[in-house]
Amino acid sequence: MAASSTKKRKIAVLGSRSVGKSSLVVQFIENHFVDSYYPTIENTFSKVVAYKGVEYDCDIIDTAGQDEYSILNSKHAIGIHGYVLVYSIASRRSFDMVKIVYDKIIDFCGKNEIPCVIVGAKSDLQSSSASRQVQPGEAEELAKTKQAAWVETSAKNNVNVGKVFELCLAEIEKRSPRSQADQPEPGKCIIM
Ligand SMILES: Nc1nc2c(ncn2[C@@H]2O[C@H](COP(=O)(O)OP(=O)(O)OP(=O)(O)O)[C@@H](O)[C@H]2O)c(=O)[nH]1
Repeated sequence: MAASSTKKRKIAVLGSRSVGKSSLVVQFIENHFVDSYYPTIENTFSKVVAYKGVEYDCDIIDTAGQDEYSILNSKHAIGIHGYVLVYSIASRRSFDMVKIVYDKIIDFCGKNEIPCVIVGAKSDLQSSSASRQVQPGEAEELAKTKQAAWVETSAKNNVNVGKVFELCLAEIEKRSPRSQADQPEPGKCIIM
């Protein structure tokens, strides 16, 4: 059971259909790879994650795949601390979808930026050069313009899967009022 000092965090995983959202989450929570494809309606998983000496009780919401016409479900914006936006490195269309979903969240939340990790999934497919449709450089560039983190993963080979959620917690904490208050201005002292 989570300790009382554990921080509760809600993370939503969004992106086009079949990019590997569920596989990423299942690999993170259950440590195995799902080879078959079952379209998700919605699943919430829980896991306690220790990061930088703090325990985070994370609810991870694996959503149904979105397309250009999907309306952002308010459940995926209200009460959400951080976002994992997934594309497949083998699908340019899914990369374009990340920008669309990002803008929908920004519009819904009425903020300039959100705690977010952009994830290039299925990195194992890069071994066949014909499969890669999104270059790391352009994805990194997109992440920079959105003040988001970026990482490529392979749920199949369990590469960078845990890192996604660590980066997401880092993006959340960076913006949390408490952690900003924890950073004293240079030259100033804190009275305890
Ligand atoms: N090669 C490879 N295939 C993957 C990887 N991750 C997922 N897949 C495959 O891609 C297909 C879709 O994966 P899902 O995880 O179900 O995709 P999803 O984004 O959750 O799909 P929706 O529920 O429709 O939104 C499945 O056949 C997976 O086995 C990966 O890292 N590498």
